[in-house]
Amino acid sequence: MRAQDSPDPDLALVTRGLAKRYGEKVALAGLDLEVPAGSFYGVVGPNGAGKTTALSMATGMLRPDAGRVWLHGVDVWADPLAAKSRVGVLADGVRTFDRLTGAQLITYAGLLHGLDRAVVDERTADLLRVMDLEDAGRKLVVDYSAGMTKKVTLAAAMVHAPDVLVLDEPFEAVDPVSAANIRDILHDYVGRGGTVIVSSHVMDLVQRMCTHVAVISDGVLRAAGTLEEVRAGRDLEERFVDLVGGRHTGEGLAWL
Ligand SMILES: Nc1ncnc2c1ncn2[C@@H]1O[C@H](COP(=O)(O)OP(=O)(O)OP(=O)(O)O)[C@@H](O)[C@H]1O
Repeated sequence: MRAQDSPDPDLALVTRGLAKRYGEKVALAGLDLEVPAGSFYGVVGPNGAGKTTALSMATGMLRPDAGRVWLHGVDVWADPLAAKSRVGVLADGVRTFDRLTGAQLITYAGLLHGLDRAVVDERTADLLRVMDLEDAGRKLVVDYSAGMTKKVTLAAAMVHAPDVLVLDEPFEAVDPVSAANIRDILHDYVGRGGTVIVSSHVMDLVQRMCTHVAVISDGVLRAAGTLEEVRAGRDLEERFVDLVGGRHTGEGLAWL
């Protein structure tokens, strides 16, 4: 491997020229991103911008048409097993094994990662407790609410103590108390050196939570850097609208 092929392993995630099209539709047009280790990195963009596509390719779940991805210096598509042991993924809208109980789902994820049964049992109990799912742990996931499902799949993504957590819309459908608890857990995790990459539509949340932000629209990276760099002295929501456009100033629904 040439020197320039191997990015700094201190960078949690590096993508170079990551591209994907679905038929005629260019979902991502060559994404170059660098996520420093220990950052809380927000990926924002309008509906259909390419966020889920980018995060799926970055975590080895969707094969790129072009480009490369490294997680802590490990080439995700050349060495998927090594890469996947270092990352925990909360995918958006992907079906889970919902005929398991919450406890079984987390246990199953831990065992798949090759952890010891005793370690998995201890971590499962801890995760159910911090996610407020202790009682629900004995119920089938198919009977969970949307927010409970989000929490249990987040727990399953964390059980192997990965270096990087990639979370697509982790707070969607989650109640405010649970969301605050999850934010605390993620902040502690970042404080201990972990990296969180999170996609969200909620600018206020991103502004309060993240150290870094990338703005994507129409499959193109519009801005990336520290929160302060991207905000450029403005409110993130205003900057976002400036960068991606799309506000309708003409007539609305006069008939309504
Ligand atoms: N499997 C697919 N087949 C065809 N087109 C797809 C597929 N997945 C995504 N797309 C298209 O690719 C583009 C990017 O979609 P993507 O889901 O990555 O956006 P997103 O930024 O995550 O959107 P949202 O915020 O609404 O979740 C969209 O135009 C979408 O319609």
